Amino acid sequence: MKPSDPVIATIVASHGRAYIIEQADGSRLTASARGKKTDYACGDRVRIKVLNAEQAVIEGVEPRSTLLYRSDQWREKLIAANVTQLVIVAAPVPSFSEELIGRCLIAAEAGGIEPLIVLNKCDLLEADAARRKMAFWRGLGYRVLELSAQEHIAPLLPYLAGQISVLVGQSGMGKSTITNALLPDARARVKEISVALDSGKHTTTHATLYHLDAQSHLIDSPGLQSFGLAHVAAEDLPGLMPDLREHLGGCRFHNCRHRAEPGCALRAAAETGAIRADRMALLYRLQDELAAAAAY
Ligand SMILES: Nc1nc2c(ncn2[C@@H]2O[C@H](COP(=O)(O)OP(=O)(O)OP(=O)(O)O)[C@@H](O)[C@H]2O)c(=O)[nH]1
Ligand SMILES: [Zn+2]
Repeated sequence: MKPSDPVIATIVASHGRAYIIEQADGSRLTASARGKKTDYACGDRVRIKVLNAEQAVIEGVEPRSTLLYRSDQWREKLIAANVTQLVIVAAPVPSFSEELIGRCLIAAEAGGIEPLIVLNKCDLLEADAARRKMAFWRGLGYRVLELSAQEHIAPLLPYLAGQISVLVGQSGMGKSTITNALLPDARARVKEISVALDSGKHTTTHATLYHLDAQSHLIDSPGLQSFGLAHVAAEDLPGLMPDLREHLGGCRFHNCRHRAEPGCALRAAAETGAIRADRMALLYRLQDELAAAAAY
């Protein structure tokens, strides 16, 4: 290989415009993006030019198999690339939002990422009510794993094997507990990375990739509750919701938005209870959000 040939490395930490990359031999370098281009994400495979023993420049990104976005009100930021699995963490206490689970599942379906729902804190007495709620998602064909991360993390391990997983969930569901159980020295490593990237204080925009073993990886992003859907087309939404998908094709108009149109098969199904009211409400809310974002 000529010294000028590009080397491929993986982004294992991203923090604004600063990155830590890992080369095939496991060695790590800090890297910055050439020019103003900053749209790289943790998990990206990038072409780099090594500058010296500590630093490299990112020249470009290899094709991604998947891409997750973080969204604030109108903007989306890349958060993780090439993940194969989205682990949605819920718990009986504090109560979880079914809408958030619904949104995460749509994003996973849209991104071609396998979702896994983890109901954590199953040791609690309140777990029965949460279990009953989870029956709905199971009925739609999604995998639901009951866990008590504080007591026993082992049941989660086979689900992570061979995957690049990213954890999402509301505050207090137990994401940190899960991460710490899987990676006892994760906190120390985050600190190390912050020092290397000279970030000083922690911010909400960084993500870190950890190796569980040679084939299994976990991307952790503090504060990741949900992520962007703005790249999804509104007309694709019902096809990303299994309970709505089932009725597609039955509407009178091929471009039915399933709102006020006559002969809408989805609304008919909602009236008989075959589609839950909150699921139609989620469809409408997402349609409205996408329209508002497009108009912005
Ligand atoms: N009973 C029980 N409590 C748990 C379990 N896992 C986590 N907890 C508790 O739930 C609380 C929240 O856990 P965290 O791991 O901090 O939750 P988090 O999702 O990382 O929350 P944020 O840091 O706010 O995003 C803590 O008090 C944990 O001790 C569990 O399996 N069983
Ligand atoms: Zn319709």
